[in-house]
Amino acid sequence: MSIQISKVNKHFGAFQALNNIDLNIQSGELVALLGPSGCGKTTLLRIIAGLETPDTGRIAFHGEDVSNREVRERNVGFVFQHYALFRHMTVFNNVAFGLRMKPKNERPSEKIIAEKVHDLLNLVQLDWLADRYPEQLSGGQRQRIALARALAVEPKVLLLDEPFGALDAKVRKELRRWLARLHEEVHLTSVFVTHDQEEAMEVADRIVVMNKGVIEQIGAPAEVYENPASDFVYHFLGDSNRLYLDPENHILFRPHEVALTRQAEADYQAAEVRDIRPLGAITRITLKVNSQDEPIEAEVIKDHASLNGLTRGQILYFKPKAVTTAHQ
Ligand SMILES: Nc1ncnc2c1ncn2[C@@H]1O[C@H](COP(=O)(O)OP(=O)(O)OP(=O)(O)O)[C@@H](O)[C@H]1O
Repeated sequence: MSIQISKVNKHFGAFQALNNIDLNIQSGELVALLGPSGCGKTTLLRIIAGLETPDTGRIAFHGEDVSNREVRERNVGFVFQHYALFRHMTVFNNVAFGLRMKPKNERPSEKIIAEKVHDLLNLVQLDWLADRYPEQLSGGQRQRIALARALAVEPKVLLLDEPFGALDAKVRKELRRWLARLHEEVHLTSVFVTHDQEEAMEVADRIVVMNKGVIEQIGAPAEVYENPASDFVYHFLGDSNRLYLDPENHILFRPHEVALTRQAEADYQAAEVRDIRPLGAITRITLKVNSQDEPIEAEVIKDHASLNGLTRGQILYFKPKAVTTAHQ
């Protein structure tokens, strides 16, 4: 099921939350809506779902205008950050709920429901928890059950709003890899809201970068990372350094795009070492150049020659290896 969003505008009072949004999502694609808090991601997701009405513009599913259709009729599945499972129901009954609520003529038999629920629990790899209650599950397990519940009614579109937002960093990482694999298997058109660029890069087929109610760029993860359309996109997609050439002009480069040496060399600039942070396979060094207050961060492999015996206060020489010139 493809989704076409055309010229969507949305105000809340005088505030424009979405400004002329155009976006086409292909059938089976997993698209991330990425942007800072308040940029309009959730509003756009709610408009796709039918939970919110746009002021102007149109939403079509597979070419068919659904703008006037209610949530129920759109056949979308949801997983939200705090979308609580029913506490008084077992995991099995939570997943079965949507099927049992179907109108009588569409409702499968209890035998078919049981088969389906077990298939879904196997899909999210939690069949062994079928008889537990939500409070007996970890946060990550709950979100996987919420996903199984959303999938039970065979939605045509899956909408996820920061589904792993409340979980700790390690579980988040595991779950997003798991979600990417699940999507490979199921291939359901899915839209995923996140403010975490790493999450978007790792999970999505395409990323829609949003800022203040507009789309800044749409592209595959590597595309938006390598060819950012604006300074905003560049900064939002990863750590970045700004080095001023003069008060009006600066260049941008990422911490891993810095060459370091201990001896002065042509094209290298001197800087004082302010901090040395071992981060596993890489080490991050914070440098201070005389010409600006903003520090420069460099990331090199942990056994890089320039780090040998390095201490704070010493002088290092650096050179940006790949430079993205300022866009706007
Ligand atoms: N019902 C509402 N009434 C008034 N303002 C609203 C309403 N819903 C959202 N807004 C405003 O619209 C803007 C966009 O909100 P939205 O929830 O879409 O942002 P978001 O990008 O999802 O942010 P976050 O990552 O913080 O959830 C925000 O400034 C928000 O305060």
